[in-house]
Amino acid sequence: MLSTTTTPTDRRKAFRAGLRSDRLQVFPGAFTPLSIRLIQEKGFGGAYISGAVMAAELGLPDIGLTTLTEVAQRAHQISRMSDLPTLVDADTGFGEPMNVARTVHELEDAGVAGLHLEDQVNPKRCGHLDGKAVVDADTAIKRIRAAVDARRDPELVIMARTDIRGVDGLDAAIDRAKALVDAGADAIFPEAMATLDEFAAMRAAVDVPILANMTEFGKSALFTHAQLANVGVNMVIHPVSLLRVAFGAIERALDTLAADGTLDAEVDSMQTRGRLYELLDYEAYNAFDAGIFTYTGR
Ligand SMILES: C[C@](O)(C(=O)O)[C@H](CC(=O)O)C(=O)O
Ligand SMILES: [Mg+2]
Repeated sequence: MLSTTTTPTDRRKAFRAGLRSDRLQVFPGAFTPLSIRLIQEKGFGGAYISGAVMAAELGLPDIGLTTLTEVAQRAHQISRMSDLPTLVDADTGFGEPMNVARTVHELEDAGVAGLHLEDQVNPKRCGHLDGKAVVDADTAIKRIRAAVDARRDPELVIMARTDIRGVDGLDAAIDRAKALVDAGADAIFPEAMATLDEFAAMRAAVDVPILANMTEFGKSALFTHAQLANVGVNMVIHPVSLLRVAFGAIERALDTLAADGTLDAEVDSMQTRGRLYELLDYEAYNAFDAGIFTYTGR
């Protein structure tokens, strides 16, 4: 009821424990605070908060137009609605190293368990598009050092994402990842890896957990959890998937409504009012104040 039953530090510890375990950590993208309730109920180990989704929800492309304030607020709204650890996309950190430090404080205050910072130049692109550019190693290292030094809760996970694979190839990605680990990154997000062998090579090269991004319509094939676990990947995100699923359904429903003049044909595929109320834990609010809960339908 109302919000999480845990503290941010508890969730950060749980995230670290999951990353250290030999089980693949599966984080679907929670595109709303309500969706993280469902992700928790379905037994996933955590949830991802995507920058691409944040931008898309605002009707914007994912090219660094969202602000730190918007991202921190959304990260807070989502992180506070479950007991799951959340990993938030902090893009390029919203500026120079001092801005990165401020970003870490804001996101820490928002209650996330971890955040990732990438080495793209601004304005950034979706990691699975062509035409990306990355900053030099020195600049990328400074971003991670600034983040690590700024962290007040030592349990907060600072993950370094490198986009260099799509620009200069796998060897460059491995060199960059090693440098980012030396700079203090707790984990590595190698973006747009092409094959399982590339994940295996990254796994062998660094001694911190690595993440696989299974975003649809991107550069990586959609490997299964078993395939990723087999090559030693520690964590997988499905960042935009739930938004894509929801908007696929929304578009079909709008077509039906326009054609039929009624949504009758869609009702069977809708979440029922009863199921929604279950997710909201309506009944707990009733126990708190018996005057509130009056709904008895399906
Ligand atoms: C992971 C990602 O950074 C995101 O913002 O969710 C995106 C996902 C996408 O655009 O498909 C990315 O891979 O750059
Ligand atoms: Mg992103």
